[in-house]
Amino acid sequence: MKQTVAEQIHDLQKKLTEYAYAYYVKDQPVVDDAYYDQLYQQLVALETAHPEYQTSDSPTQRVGGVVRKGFEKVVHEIPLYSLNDVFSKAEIIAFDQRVQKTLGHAVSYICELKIDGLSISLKYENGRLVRGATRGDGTIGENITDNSKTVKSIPLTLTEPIDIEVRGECYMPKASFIQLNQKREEEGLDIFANPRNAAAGSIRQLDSKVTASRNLSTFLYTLADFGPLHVTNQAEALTHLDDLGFRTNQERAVCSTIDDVWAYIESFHDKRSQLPYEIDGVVIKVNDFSDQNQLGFTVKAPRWAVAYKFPPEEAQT
Ligand SMILES: NC(=O)c1cnc(N)c2cc(Br)sc12
Repeated sequence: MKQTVAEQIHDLQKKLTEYAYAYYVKDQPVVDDAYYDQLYQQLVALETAHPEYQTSDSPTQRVGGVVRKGFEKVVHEIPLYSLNDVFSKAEIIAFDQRVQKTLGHAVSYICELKIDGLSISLKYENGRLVRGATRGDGTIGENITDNSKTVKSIPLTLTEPIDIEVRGECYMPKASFIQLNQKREEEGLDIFANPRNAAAGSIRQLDSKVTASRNLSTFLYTLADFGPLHVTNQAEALTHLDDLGFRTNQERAVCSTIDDVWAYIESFHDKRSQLPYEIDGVVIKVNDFSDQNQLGFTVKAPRWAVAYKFPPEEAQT
């Protein structure tokens, strides 16, 4: 039986959302670009002819159209923390000894790559993206909701209709950075010094069409407001982020000893230049959340995590 217009639109929205998830979140394209674009144009035509069926979470609603004079301020109810940096194995051992002394027992750590981008916070209500914000000073950030919607790896709708807030890094892949600077050089524009500056300049664009053109991506890594989720450790939290539809970094590893942590760090000293995104270190966190709560925070940073920093990579070619 012939589909109604509403059914056709819903079917296209569902297909395009699934295809975009596979491509931008899982890095596993299921259709080629030409077929995706063909369906996308069909959906734009149908939604334009029948706006009553256009929903705010349709894939067509990501494209920037807003040009702002500035960014509204956002207060982070749950402040974004910063990390204490360490630069040697000896400092990591000292960190582990402080942790064990405070807790009175040994712990497992989770190692995650430290992405060289711009920290963002994403707020969802009933599973819908309602706010995107920059870190700012950790307490006051900028409202970049329009620009966040143009970042294809940021889900407009989660797989569960829940209220949560998550944090992560918005970054520009190395290949996109090189392409962007080549284009800017041809146009006689200043080039960006590194992918981090390019990502920051792109997500903080007043014209969200420009943001949409910059091929930004994300890795989410913190459940700030867990909402209804019951999670006991960071490894589980990352699995929940995956299940909800977020893009997380798959290089993470749970390590039961500092020697395993150091082996992970050394392995990425070598692999770092092969990654399609820039990293500036490894974040080492106590994995268990009850241990994290017991360790708490200093004025600016958690006592349950440190950032091991790599030496700066050679200059951008
Ligand atoms: N995986 C993580 O926790 C992580 C990754 N990349 C980063 N730039 C940061 C910064 C903080 Br603060 S945490 C973190």
